[in-house]
Amino acid sequence: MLEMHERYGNIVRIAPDELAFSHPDAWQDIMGHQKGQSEFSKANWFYHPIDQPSHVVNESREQHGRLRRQMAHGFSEKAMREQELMIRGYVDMLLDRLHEFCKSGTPVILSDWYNYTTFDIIGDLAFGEPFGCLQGSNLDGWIKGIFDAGRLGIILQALSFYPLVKRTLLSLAPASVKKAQDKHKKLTEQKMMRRMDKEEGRPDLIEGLLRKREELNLSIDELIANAEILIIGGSETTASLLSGVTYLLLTNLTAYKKLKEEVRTVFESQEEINLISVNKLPYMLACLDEALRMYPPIANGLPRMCPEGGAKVLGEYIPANTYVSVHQWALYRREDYFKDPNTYHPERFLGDPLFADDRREVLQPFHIGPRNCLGRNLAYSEMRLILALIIFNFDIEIADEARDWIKQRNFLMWEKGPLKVHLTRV
Ligand code: HEM
Repeated sequence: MLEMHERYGNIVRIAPDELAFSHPDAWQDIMGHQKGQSEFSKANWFYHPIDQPSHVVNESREQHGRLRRQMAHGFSEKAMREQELMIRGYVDMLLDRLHEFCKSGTPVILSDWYNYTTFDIIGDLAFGEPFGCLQGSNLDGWIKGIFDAGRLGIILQALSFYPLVKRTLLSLAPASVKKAQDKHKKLTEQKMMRRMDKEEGRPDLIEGLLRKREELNLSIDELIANAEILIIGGSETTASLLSGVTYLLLTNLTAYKKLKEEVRTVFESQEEINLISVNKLPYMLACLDEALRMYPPIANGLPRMCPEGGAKVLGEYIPANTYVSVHQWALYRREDYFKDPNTYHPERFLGDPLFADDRREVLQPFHIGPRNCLGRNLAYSEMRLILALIIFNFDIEIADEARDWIKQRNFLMWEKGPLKVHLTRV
């Protein structure tokens, strides 16, 4: 995508009815609140590859608005303050486990441990119980089921362009696939039932929906679909970014040294580090933003469809039903928008005159508009808390075999290899 935009410009036709846009204004034109014209809907082939219960990410506009309003309670400042103790408990467990590696001198696959932590946190927030990943040092079978379904979903998205092949392949799926799906469904229903049995008013992300379940006319399958999308959207993304920022720091030692100095000067003990006090770390925030630019967790374009009557994007008339998208990774690597785009420079977010011409508004890793990320604040808080505590507790060195870690394939999410590091207690 980067090569194509560099060669053909800000708008590239990537299929007969699909356009890719690469310009700061494309965000507003495609995803922003639209005045006097209908919104771009989410592309059906991508968001509904098979007939399954809908959730907040792929619901139609009206029901989406209702779900989002209810779910927003769980993402408020107040809710986050109430969630902090729980989140901190899992982060402390992560630190304990990493200290054990330090004692034994064994290298650590930090990318796995970030995943275990964000999965346990989101499990508690979406289903009222962790997955036990930190305890068991592995991904629980239920999560593996979700990943397998995700990979299958991507194949089904591609097959949407060949409906006959898709129908045939689906009808030929072996009985074992169906059996695994049924088992997964049963486990998920049991999880949801246990959550529904818990006390009313639990400050988590699903409570808002449970409270208005009847009014919203939500079946158990729809509740589950929403909880599952929270798990996928709220764990792999944050864990990817934490792995990405760690890799970028360990391969850019000047930035890593500055960050260590900041964290260890601002705080004298780890008890001082919390969701509020991490605001005192501007360099760390710049490190995270620069990692979001170089390694955006959602790297590819998520397609929208041009509304009835067509619409203007970047001043061009786009006919109705054209698929359009913004491909983040390619956008953020363009020299037109960022100086020295392939090098990690947190300073570009701190007013360094060297980067005065950067178009920082290009960076929208959480998207904008009515369907932007609901979990943005939670994601930043989690990432800042975890990174600050890791930097405070450990000196980290990248293992030789992980030096090329960032060269990865991407299937909606990054195919992360093991980020192996050596930890030393500070
Ligand atoms: C670095 C971490 C994250 C990134 C980069 C990210 C990015 C995004 C993006 C790009 C979207 C728009 C998807 C679309 O247009 O189809 C989105 C939606 C969403 N995200 Fe995140 N996300 C992150 C973390 C989280 C977390 C921690 C949660 C909390 C559980 C979360 C919950 C959601 C929800 C509920 C939506 C759907 C919002 C709606 O449609 O109204 N995200 N996210």
